[in-house]
Amino acid sequence: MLGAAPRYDAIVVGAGIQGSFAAYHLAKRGRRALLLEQFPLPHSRGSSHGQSRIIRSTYPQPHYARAMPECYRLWAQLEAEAGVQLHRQTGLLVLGAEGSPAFGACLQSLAQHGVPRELLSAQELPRRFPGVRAYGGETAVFEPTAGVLRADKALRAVQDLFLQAGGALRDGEKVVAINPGPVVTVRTSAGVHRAGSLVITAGPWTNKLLAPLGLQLPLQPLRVSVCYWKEKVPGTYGSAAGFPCFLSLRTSQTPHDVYGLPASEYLGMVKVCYHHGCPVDPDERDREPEGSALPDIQILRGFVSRYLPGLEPEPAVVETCMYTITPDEDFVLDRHPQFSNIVIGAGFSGHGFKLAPVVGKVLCELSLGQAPGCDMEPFRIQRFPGQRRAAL
Ligand SMILES: Cc1cc2nc3c(=O)[nH]c(=O)nc-3n(C[C@H](O)[C@H](O)[C@H](O)COP(=O)(O)OP(=O)(O)OC[C@H]3O[C@@H](n4cnc5c(N)ncnc54)[C@H](O)[C@@H]3O)c2cc1C
Ligand SMILES: O=C(O)[C@@H]1CCCC=N1
Repeated sequence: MLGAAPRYDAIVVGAGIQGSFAAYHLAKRGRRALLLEQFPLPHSRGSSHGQSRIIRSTYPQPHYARAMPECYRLWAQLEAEAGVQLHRQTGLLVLGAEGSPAFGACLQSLAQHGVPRELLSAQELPRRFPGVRAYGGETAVFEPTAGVLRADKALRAVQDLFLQAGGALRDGEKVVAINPGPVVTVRTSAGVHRAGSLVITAGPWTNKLLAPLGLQLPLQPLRVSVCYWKEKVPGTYGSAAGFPCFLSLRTSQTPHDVYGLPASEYLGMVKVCYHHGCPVDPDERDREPEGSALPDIQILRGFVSRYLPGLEPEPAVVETCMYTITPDEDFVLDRHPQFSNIVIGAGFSGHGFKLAPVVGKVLCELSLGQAPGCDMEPFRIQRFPGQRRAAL
């Protein structure tokens, strides 16, 4: 088969939200694209499953805040094309210690990007949002345009629109080997495919695919607990009662952010999670982490009893998801340093869902040899000093 013409312009490995959006943008541009997924779809083994994700413009880092208007526009376009409502506006409440650099950076970013906002003192907070108490005397800013994305419906919609645009999707087909070159050859559990370019969006499995390509990135997969907490009085923490999404910035007692979404998945239960987890091998995700109690759940119990007094301080449901974090929590969106037709989208660090329409567009442009319109510096592989390379 040496020298056979490639059947595809691009192959995308991994049908999570990032790979699905990359494939969608390729197909929308008339490219022959193949999207490969190791598990039968839909699945709950990666990072993109579940019913809800927060969408917000409050971002201390300017490169994400700048991308949000286009993200909102592309999400609305996807909703219109699919004829499905994917976004529910609930607002987002950000809690932070007055004068803390992180909270100051959020306020500055909201002002700089002209995002509507409302400042609330610790005293005003429980009057405006009766379910929330600023236990540590925090101040708050409310971003009314933020909300919830219906994650599983969004993933399905983008995959359906990819297929409608002429794309090919093969699930239950794991990529087992990649042979780089002007034509990239991909061997899977079911066959061999060739394309002019390859996009790797394999979430926590990314380094497993990159090792034989001589590259290891500082990506740490984490197993994350997704906790749901029961309302003491039914209805008090639903969006109908005006309860918003919230983000409580890290403190000495909660060394990572805590965030929550109004009750929707389970009747009368609010999703409140810790923005961190335990290191994990994605193929061993279901093995219990070492140690008797999960420290994240202990931290959340304390947070819920102090800040959300209308919830039972014991999680009623605990599910599992995975993050893939980078040292600076910025994404990797770049070409392989040696093989310029292999593009990598990884390290979404637990905050990539809302940005997927723009991430997918950037990955599509890189794979077509085009220069994306945004500043790519924060996303480059070269920002990691002494990046380890495996022998080829
Ligand atoms: C609990 C939780 C809450 C979150 N909350 C938010 C939020 O509120 N807002 C927000 O914006 N973001 C949030 N995120 C982050 C967001 O969900 C992720 O950044 C995003 O889903 C990452 O998508 P992905 O496509 O990179 O990864 P994945 O969804 O993991 O997709 C990678 C895919 O590649 C496939 N794959 C891997 N190896 C192979 C192979 N060899 N062959 C074929 N297929 C392969 C995998 O099976 C998988 O389907 C949250 C994440 C979690 C876990
Ligand atoms: O990205 C988001 O909005 C959520 C909430 C904050 C922590 C990570 N994910």
